[in-house]
Amino acid sequence: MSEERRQSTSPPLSAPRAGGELSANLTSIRDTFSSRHHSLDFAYSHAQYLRNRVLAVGLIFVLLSPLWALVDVVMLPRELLGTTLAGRAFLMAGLVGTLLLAKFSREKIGRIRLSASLLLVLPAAFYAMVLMLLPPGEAERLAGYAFIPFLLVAALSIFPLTIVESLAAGIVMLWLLVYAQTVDGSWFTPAGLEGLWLLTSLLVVSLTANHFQLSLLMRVYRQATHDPLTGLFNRGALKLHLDKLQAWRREEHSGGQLPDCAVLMMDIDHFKRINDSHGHSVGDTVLTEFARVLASQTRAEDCVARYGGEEFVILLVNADIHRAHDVAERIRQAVEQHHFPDHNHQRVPVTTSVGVARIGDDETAEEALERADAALYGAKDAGRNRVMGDASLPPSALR
Ligand SMILES: Nc1nc2c(ncn2[C@@H]2O[C@H](COP(=O)(O)OP(=O)(O)OP(=O)(O)O)[C@@H](O)[C@H]2O)c(=O)[nH]1
Repeated sequence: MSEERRQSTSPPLSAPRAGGELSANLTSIRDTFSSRHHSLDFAYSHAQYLRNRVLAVGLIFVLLSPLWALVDVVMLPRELLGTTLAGRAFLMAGLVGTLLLAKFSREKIGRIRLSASLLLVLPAAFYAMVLMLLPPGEAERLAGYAFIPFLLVAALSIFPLTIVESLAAGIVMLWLLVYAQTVDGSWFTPAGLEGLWLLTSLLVVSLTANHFQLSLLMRVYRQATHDPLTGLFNRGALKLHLDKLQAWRREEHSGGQLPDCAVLMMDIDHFKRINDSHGHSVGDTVLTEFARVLASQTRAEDCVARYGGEEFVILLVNADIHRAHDVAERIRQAVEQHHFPDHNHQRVPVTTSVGVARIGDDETAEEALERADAALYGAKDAGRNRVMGDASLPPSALR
C-alpha cells in the first residue's frame, strides 16, 4: 500500500512538465523490473492475474505430458523407457500439485508465485534428469525434448512476470540448453551456437512482452482504483480495502482482541460557493490540494480515498477512537491553515467538517461508513469546520 500512497500523493494536477513522459516511462520500467516497489493492493491483483495464467498453462502441460509419453514408447531404448516414464509420472504429479497449489491459494501471493516457478522448473528438471540418465550416444533418440527450454522461455511471455523473475528463469533455461548441448555434442558447433542465439533472442522477446504486459496491467489497475483528479483511491477501491481489512482483522486475530481501526469521513464546507465564485478549475485545484493535505497528515498504511464530489474518506489502521479524533482534528486545522490558491494565487479560505467512527468488530464496512457519515452531518449541522464523533459512543469515550 505504501508505494501506491506515494504514487497517489505525487503532484497529480501540476501542469505538464518537460520530461514528464520520460520520467513516467522510467517509473514504469522500475515497476516492471522487480516487484519491490509494488503496493500490496497491486500485488494482490497481480497475483490473481498470475494465478489464472498458472491454472491455464498448467492444465495444458498436464495434458501434453502423458500424450508425449507415446513418442517415448516409440523412440526410446527399453532400458531408458522405464526411467523416463517414471520421470513423467513424477512430472505429472508435480504439475497436478502445482495446479492444486494455485487453485487453493487465492489470497496468498507467495504461494501463487511459487506455483508459477514450479510450472517452469518442473519440466526443466525432468529434461535435465533424462539427460543425466541417458546412455552415451543415445541423445539423438530423444524426440520432442530439445524444444523444452525454448517452449519454457516462450511461455514466460504468457505470464505477467517482472523482468528480474523472467531473467532468472531464462538463465536457468540457457544453462539447461548448454547442458543438453554438452550431452549431445553440439556445444560450440554452428548448430549449437544457433540454438543459443535463438534461445537468447526468444528470452529478449519474452522480457519485452513481460514489460508491456505488466505495465498495461498496472495502468489498468490504476485507472480502475484511483481517482484521476486527485490521484487518491476511488470509492470502489476503498470498499475493497475495507472488506479486506475486516477479513484481515478477523483472520489474524481470531479469538483475540481485534486491532482498532477507524474511519474518518470529511467534506469540504460550502464547496459549491468556491465553484460558484472562483470557477470550476479553482474548485478542482482546491480538491487536489485538499487531497495533498490529507495525504500529508496520514501514514503510509492508512487508506485515503475520494468518496465522491468533495467528500473524502480515510481508513485508519491500528488507531483507536482517540487517535482517530486527534488525526481528524489535525486535518481540520491543517486544511484551515493551508494556502489554497485561486487564479491569482490569492488564498481561498477552505474549511472541512469531519465525522469519525470506530470500525466495530462484527459490523460490515458499510455500517461503519454510515456512522461516520451521520457524524459528518452532525458536524455540518453544528456549524461546520469541526470534528464530530460517532453518536453511538458516550462523550466519556472521547477525551
Ligand atoms: N470543481 C469541482 N466541483 C465538483 C466536483 N465534484 C463535485 N463538485 C461540486 O461540489 C459541489 C457540492 O455542493 P454541495 O453538495 O451543495 O455541498 P457544499 O456546497 O459543499 O455544502 P456543504 O457540504 O453543506 O458544506 C457541487 O457544486 C458540485 O458541482 C469536481 O470534481 N470538481
